[in-house]
Amino acid sequence: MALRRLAGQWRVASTGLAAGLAATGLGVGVAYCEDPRGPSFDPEALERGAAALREINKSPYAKKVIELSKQQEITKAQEAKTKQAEFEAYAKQSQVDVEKVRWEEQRKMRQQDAQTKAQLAQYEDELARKRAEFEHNKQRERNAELVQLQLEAGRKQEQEKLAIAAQIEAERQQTEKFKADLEKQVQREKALAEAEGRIKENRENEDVNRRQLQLKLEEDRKRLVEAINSVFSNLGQGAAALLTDRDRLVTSLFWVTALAVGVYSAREGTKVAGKAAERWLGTPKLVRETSRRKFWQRRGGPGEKSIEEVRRDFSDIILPGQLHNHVRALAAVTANTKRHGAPFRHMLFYGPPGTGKTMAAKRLARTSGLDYAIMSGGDVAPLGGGAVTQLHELFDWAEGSRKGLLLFIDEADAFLGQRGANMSEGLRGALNAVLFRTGDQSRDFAVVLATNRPGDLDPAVIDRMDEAMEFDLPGLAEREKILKLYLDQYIVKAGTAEGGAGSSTRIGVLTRMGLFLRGRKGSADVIATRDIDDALIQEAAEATEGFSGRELAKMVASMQAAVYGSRDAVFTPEIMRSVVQVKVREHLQRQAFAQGLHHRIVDVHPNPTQTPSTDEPSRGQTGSGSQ
Ligand SMILES: Nc1ncnc2c1ncn2[C@@H]1O[C@H](COP(=O)(O)OP(=O)(O)OP(=O)(O)O)[C@@H](O)[C@H]1O
Repeated sequence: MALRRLAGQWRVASTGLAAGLAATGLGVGVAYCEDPRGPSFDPEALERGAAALREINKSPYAKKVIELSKQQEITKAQEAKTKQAEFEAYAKQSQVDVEKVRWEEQRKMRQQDAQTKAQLAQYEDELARKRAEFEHNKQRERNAELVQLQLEAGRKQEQEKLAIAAQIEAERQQTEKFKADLEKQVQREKALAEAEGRIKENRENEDVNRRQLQLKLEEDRKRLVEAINSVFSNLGQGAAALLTDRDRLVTSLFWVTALAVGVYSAREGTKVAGKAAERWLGTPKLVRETSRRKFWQRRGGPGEKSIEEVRRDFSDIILPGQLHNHVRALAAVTANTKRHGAPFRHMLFYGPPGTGKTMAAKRLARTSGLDYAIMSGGDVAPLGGGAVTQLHELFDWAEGSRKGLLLFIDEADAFLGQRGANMSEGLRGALNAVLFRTGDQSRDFAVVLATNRPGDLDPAVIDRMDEAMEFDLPGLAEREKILKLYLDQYIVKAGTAEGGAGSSTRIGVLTRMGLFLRGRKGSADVIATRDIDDALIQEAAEATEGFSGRELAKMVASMQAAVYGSRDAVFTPEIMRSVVQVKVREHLQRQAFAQGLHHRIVDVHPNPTQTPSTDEPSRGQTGSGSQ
């Protein structure tokens, strides 16, 4: 009891002391009066505390009370610490929760962001697609307009061309008519003058002529009467003698019969001999072109050729180096073959059209001193069953050649294709005839087959070929050389007597001068050239990739025609470029047709006078047509 009271007093004392101290030292929280002028010191609490202390001091349990009180305070302090720890743990947990919530919020935000971005991208994509579609439609419209414009331009040019052609035709007809009228008038006047002269002459000699005519008629009459008289008297005497003499009658009958038989045999014999002669001396029907002359036209054979001559012979055939050397070497080999009486070698030339196969074969024959004959495989099929006879005639004729003959068979695949069930009897016979005649090595003829499709040939035919050479489309360097060759022939030498091979180097020299003017007074066909140089020729060669030698030759011939069609007949870079442009378009169109793409390539000619529609060279062309 006493302890409890002491404890109560201790509490009072400690509270009072604390309040008093607080009021004196820090003085705001515990002891303050409610004076509106501010906090003031309250001594009562301190006094109460002091009184309580005094009372405690007096008690015998004072120490214990203090100990107890200390214990209580420690316990409280520990409780407070525990609470603080709990509170801190709670605070940390709350912090973790807050972090969790914040992280969750951020995740949601990010998700939302991503979603928004995806929507935005989709929207932008949609917009881009719509924009592209819009632009595409616009472009299509523009293209359609362009095509329309080009079509109209093409139509206009066609009309202009037609109008010019019609005008030229009308002028030509007018000139022709004028010429014909003039000729008619001259003829009439000439005839009139002649008739008048004759009439005058007759009139003057009328008496003399009449007398001469009368005399002649009188003489003729007398001769006739005498002849009739003598024939009848002879016949009468002969008939009387025959009828009286039996032997003479029999002999006469014998001779008359012998005469009739003789006449008949002579007639038939001549026919047979003619046929035989034609067979040996004439040219077989299958031969389209030959250098072999009839026997009465033959002169001495060509002498041996020097290397320089052989090189010159081949200088206008532009082939890649290796092939060129091969063909030249073959020419030399063939020439030696004939000289030494060795068998000839048969050859196969294959490659795209217009790459110089025929040209090389002819040159090979010429250089090696052989005759040549050209036939086309396409001519065999229409002969049907007669093809075999014709082919045997051809080979007989070839064997009759004194110099040896190079038989060039163009389009060989047309009748020497692989044997199959659908091959006609005629073609099968023709193939067999060729196989039979070429089965053994020949000392009289060499066969050169040319084809664009070597794969179609019968294996037995290929087996008979000793050499096979591929003639490919010309590369850039070859195209440049071919262009120079034909520019030299068709432009530089146009209208002059010069021409032929061996001059291709000249254009190089001339064009390096940059400006070359060539002109002969009085010769309308001579062409002047301006600013045509190597760079321009190279440009044309680059633009004409895929062209064959034939296409290039024709292109240059078109340039010549364009120059002649122009007002001042000067060959300029503009004319050259415009013709190249047109020819490249035509080439592409041909290729498209070949591939079955029948689309129209709109052709816009910058100047109708510079874009000749014909492929053939016009007046003044100096190239050799047979090549
Ligand atoms: N390599 C070339 N060098 C010079 N000119 C060439 C060349 N190739 C072709 N040509 C020109 O093309 C023309 C036709 O050539 P050629 O008749 O020799 O061709 P091809 O290969 O026999 O053609 P195809 O297979 O159509 O019969 C020649 O006359 C010549 O003008």
